[in-house]
Amino acid sequence: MQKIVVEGGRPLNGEVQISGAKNAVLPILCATLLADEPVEISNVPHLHDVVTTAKLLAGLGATITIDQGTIGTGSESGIVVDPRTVNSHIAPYELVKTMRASVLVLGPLLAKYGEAEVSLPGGCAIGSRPVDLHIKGLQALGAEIVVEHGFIKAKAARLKGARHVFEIVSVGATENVLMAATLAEGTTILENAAMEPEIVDLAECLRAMGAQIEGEGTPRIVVHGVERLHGGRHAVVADRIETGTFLVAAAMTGGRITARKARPDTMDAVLDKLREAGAEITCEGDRITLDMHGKRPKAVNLTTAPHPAFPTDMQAQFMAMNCVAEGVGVIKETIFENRFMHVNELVRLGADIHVDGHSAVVRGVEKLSGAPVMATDLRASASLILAGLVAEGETTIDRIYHLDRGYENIEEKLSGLGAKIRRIG
Ligand SMILES: CC(=O)N[C@H]1[C@@H](OP(=O)(O)OP(=O)(O)OC[C@H]2O[C@@H](n3ccc(=O)[nH]c3=O)[C@H](O)[C@@H]2O)O[C@H](CO)[C@@H](O)[C@@H]1O
Ligand SMILES: C=C(OP(=O)(O)O)C(=O)O
Repeated sequence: MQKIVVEGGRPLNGEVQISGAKNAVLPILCATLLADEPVEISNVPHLHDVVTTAKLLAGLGATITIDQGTIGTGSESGIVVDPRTVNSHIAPYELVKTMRASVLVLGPLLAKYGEAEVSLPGGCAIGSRPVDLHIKGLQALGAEIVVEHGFIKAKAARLKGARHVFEIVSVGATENVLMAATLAEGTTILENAAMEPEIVDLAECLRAMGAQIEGEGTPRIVVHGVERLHGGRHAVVADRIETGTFLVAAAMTGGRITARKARPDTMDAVLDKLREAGAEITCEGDRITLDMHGKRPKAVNLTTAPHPAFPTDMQAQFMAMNCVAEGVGVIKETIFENRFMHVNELVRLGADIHVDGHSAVVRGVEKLSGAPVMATDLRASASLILAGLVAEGETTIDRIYHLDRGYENIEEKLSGLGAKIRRIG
């Protein structure tokens, strides 16, 4: 099994190009199922989850063309999905269990073909992750849904627009119901919708395919259903979590980096916390420069919550920063019940962290010391790499397949910034 080895002690310096967002490209790929013609998606990151989604769509019969490196320059690539060949409406357990985003084919299949069978995604390391809100939202549009033998089985002659209030803010449920509503008869009003930039990006892609949507990025999304969606082109929004991960890496190492092709306007909460930690941050167009002027970061308190508040997907990385910061920081996780699995591994590197329910109290230490550690989930993996960048000696991170789900070429990108990091095995 592959591992990543990091040698700590070098401040990061230089420029890094940000990839398209994992959490935007996956729903967008699922949305292509709604169209009557090929849809071309560019700025697609090279990620394992993208490969899994392409396999899922191909398994449904869609024709997928992957166009690596020919759109634009650098690591960009494009995917063209031709949904005209779709001949199955079943998303099997084997694929859904490896990637929760697979559940996002439910809304599109149901709206376009009148039926869908999607395996229940089940729990995952960071928490239980139910899908009841997806089901309730689709039922509000008139779908008949039963859950049996581990599958969500949905049917509808044609979905009908309705007003639906989400009980709690859910990114995935908002995406599923938004996609389904584009082909429903009449108008759908979604209240208490998630406002994440990835939802805005999905809405922009749907609009490029002919959907009529207003209000994305606010808690009230209005969708006027149309008869059909045509083909279209869309470039995936920059990954704000990847951007944040590199900025935290620079802050922890006392470095100075510029993230290129980023979207600073999607990152207010993260940039504010980095400023609070003592970083000087300058945003110019799609470039974000962070300069620590060689200083040690100051510990920050934070609470994860739906956008525009602090994102749960940046919690582990900020925890790593607090481990070596000056002072004490309290981190509160409100989205997932079990998203502190990196704590024990950070403690193995010498961190001082005490977990009490949904809060972790992190006392900054002068230094961490390298050790073998194990990645438990995607952002936990990133936090261990960040800790390795400042730990004395070598940190070897096992189970990095989690990392490859969501970070494109992370070791090449960090090496380009001066880190000593390599993949072995
Ligand atoms: C609001 C939020 O920050 N969502 C995060 C969540 O999205 P993801 O779409 O995976 O999760 P949701 O936004 O749906 O979950 C938000 C909350 O709602 C609950 N829930 C969700 C669906 C459902 O049917 N029933 C239910 O009870 C979840 O358990 C959770 O406590 O994980 C992603 C991966 O880490 C992040 O990128 C998203 O930012
Ligand atoms: C946990 C994450 O992703 P997923 O919802 O695909 O598991 C993430 O992006 O941090």
